[in-house]
Amino acid sequence: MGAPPLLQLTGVSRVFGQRKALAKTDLSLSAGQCVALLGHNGSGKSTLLRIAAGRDRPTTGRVSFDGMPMNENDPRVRARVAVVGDTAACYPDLTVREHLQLVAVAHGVEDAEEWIDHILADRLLSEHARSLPGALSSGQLQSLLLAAALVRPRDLLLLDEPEQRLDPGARRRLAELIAAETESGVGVLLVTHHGELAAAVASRVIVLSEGRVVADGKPSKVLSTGPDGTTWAAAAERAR
Ligand SMILES: Nc1ncnc2c1ncn2[C@@H]1O[C@H](COP(=O)(O)OP(=O)(O)OP(=O)(O)O)[C@@H](O)[C@H]1O
Repeated sequence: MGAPPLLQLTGVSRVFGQRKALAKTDLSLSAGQCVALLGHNGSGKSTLLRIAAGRDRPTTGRVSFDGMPMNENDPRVRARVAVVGDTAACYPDLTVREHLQLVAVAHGVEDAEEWIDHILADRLLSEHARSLPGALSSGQLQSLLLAAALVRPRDLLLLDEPEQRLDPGARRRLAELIAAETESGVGVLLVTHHGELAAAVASRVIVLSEGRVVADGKPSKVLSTGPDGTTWAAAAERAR
């Protein structure tokens, strides 16, 4: 038998009260693969990503990471799964460098200072290393969240709209970063509103509408303009 997929969701759904946020969905992600999730606001993308991260439990179905049940309380899972969520979680009284030191120490990173210098330079944060989060621009804060995911080891990277607040140059560097991650064997699940970013980095694109998968395939197919001139976004709107 071959190795299990890095991440596997089987029959996963999520209901909040009366609201069906996610209909039964299957998803499989291999090491070194990037899958992008697109869809309008409220279509269920973050719900799916939170379940994939083990941060929320599905109403039905199961999630496994490298053959083990996905559970963020399991240290074996936490050591290998990095998440950049949709809310900025920072300590107001720790500098940019101190945030990265904290994450590096928690994950047992050796020679952390040199590595932190590298990550700060890579995310264009070197001159803000001594700044507190309150003194950062929103784009710089987003770069800090990405840097915190990069400073630690990972086999799976879960990104919820990482392009938020980034300017075009920073978005280009984000695309390069995701490409470098997959090249080094990391599996990436990317929630995004940016079709161009998805086309640049993903080998598979899934479009959600009202919690249902309405398109699934290669970016060239899913993100191309339809025969009637519509784009994926218009098709997803129509499916509502
Ligand atoms: N904790 C919750 N309690 C109740 N309803 C929720 C909860 N989380 C999400 N929902 C609902 O589930 C649906 C899907 O939300 P979700 O955040 O997954 O959408 P999304 O596709 O990520 O949207 P966006 O692009 O705006 O981030 C929405 O209708 C939302 O209101």
